[in-house]
Amino acid sequence: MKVVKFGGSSVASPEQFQKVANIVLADRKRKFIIVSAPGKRHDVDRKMTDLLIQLADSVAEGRDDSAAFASVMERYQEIVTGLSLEKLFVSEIQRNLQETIARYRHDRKRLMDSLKASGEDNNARLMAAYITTLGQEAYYVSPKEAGMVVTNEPGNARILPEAFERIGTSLKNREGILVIPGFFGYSKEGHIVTFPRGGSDITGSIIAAGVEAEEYENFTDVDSIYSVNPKLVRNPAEIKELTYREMRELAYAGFSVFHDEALQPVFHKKIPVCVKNTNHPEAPGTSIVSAREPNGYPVVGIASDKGFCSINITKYLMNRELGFGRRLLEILEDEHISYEHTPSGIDNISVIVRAHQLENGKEERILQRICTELLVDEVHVERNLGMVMVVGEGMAKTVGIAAKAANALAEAGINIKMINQGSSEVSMMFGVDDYQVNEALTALYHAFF
Ligand SMILES: Nc1ncnc2c1ncn2[C@@H]1O[C@H](COP(=O)(O)OP(=O)(O)O)[C@@H](O)[C@H]1O
Ligand SMILES: N[C@@H](CC(=O)OP(=O)(O)O)C(=O)O
Repeated sequence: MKVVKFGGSSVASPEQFQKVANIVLADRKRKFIIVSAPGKRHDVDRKMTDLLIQLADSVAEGRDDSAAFASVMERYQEIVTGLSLEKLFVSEIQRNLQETIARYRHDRKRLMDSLKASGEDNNARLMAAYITTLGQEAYYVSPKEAGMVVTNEPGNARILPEAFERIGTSLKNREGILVIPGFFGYSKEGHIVTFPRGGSDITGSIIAAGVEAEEYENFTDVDSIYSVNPKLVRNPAEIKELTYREMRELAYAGFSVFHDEALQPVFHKKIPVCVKNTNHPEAPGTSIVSAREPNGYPVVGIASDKGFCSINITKYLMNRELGFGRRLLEILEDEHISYEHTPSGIDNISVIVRAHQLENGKEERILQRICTELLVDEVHVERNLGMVMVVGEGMAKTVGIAAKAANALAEAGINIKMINQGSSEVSMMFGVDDYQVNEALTALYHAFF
């Protein structure tokens, strides 16, 4: 049996619902269906999740929420009317939203999570109802009933280990097509808790692992995963196959097409993933697998991301000071800062973090602590950094990858601010100024493809 996830763009309108139903009904193995909230119908549209966040903010801040509420309801109205579903659905959704608002008006985090989750929840109910109207047995299954138990961290849920067994027990032997909302689970205390943004991919992967699916199909709005983001480089090469490790690196570094946290559950159970296009389901898509045959190209993809900064620290004889690195990272841990990379020299070390983590006075406090607790010679924060990541299993066995990349960047007039390569040698990271990230990506793409 397959688990099939449809992203926001695949369930954005009545027409998209029809395509989804055709895809589901075309293969009897497609039994477990995960849906996102309605996404963008066109480039300047807004995602349901963003509308719901706006609604939650208006309520929490005591502002007039009627416009936000109306924008949310319009999207459901369009789907219900366009698919000729019972009008009752619209009034039920409206009543549920009003009840959620009334219940959590004074608890901003719960209000936010409950409203965000309602986007996927209502869409799953509508999808199950629509498939039923086509004469197929289909049921909505709530994440609670499915056994999705998660940590109690609003907006940042992580699955609990016992969930996998619970999911298997509650879903494996059920009849019909089961439609499950993505993006959220329930804490042990019974609260709705959402995953990070884009988290319906995570739900799909967890359900696939729980029911031990033969495949996890992830339907989106592109024919395949491309070797660079198609919004940044025109007509990039399609990737036919890539490994979990390669996908993890690329997703982390900016390939938003598949959530980087969604790989672990399927990787664990060695369930293959196939990314396909709802608007062009005949295209073969991209397979994500445990291992692949070398295809002559050491690099499979190049990803980029912006919004980093580097805490640069210098101290004479740092290399001789036992525990320096540990104490530095402990300061960051105390301040709830997670780090991305730590390139270092003999007397210096840099810690790369996402810049938003240093807001609200944290930067000053951390610099102060590093000075006074570690007695360093110098510490400063370098802002506006971007990262470009070159990824491929074949890189470890190929001579000259770094030279080729450095040469391409030099020819494009781009100054490399740092280089980092992990011991797995599946990726190489180049730190450049934010404003040169897209140029760097293009230069590297043309060097390797
Ligand atoms: N390397 C890549 N290959 C394909 N798509 C990519 C890549 N990097 C970024 N994307 C973007 O990911 C989008 C699909 O992901 P997402 O917007 O989350 O879709 P969905 O609505 O299905 O959840 C594509 O439209 C594309 O713009
Ligand atoms: N709707 C949620 C979760 C999600 O996965 O959406 P999408 O499939 O549209 O990326 C979000 O926008 O974050």
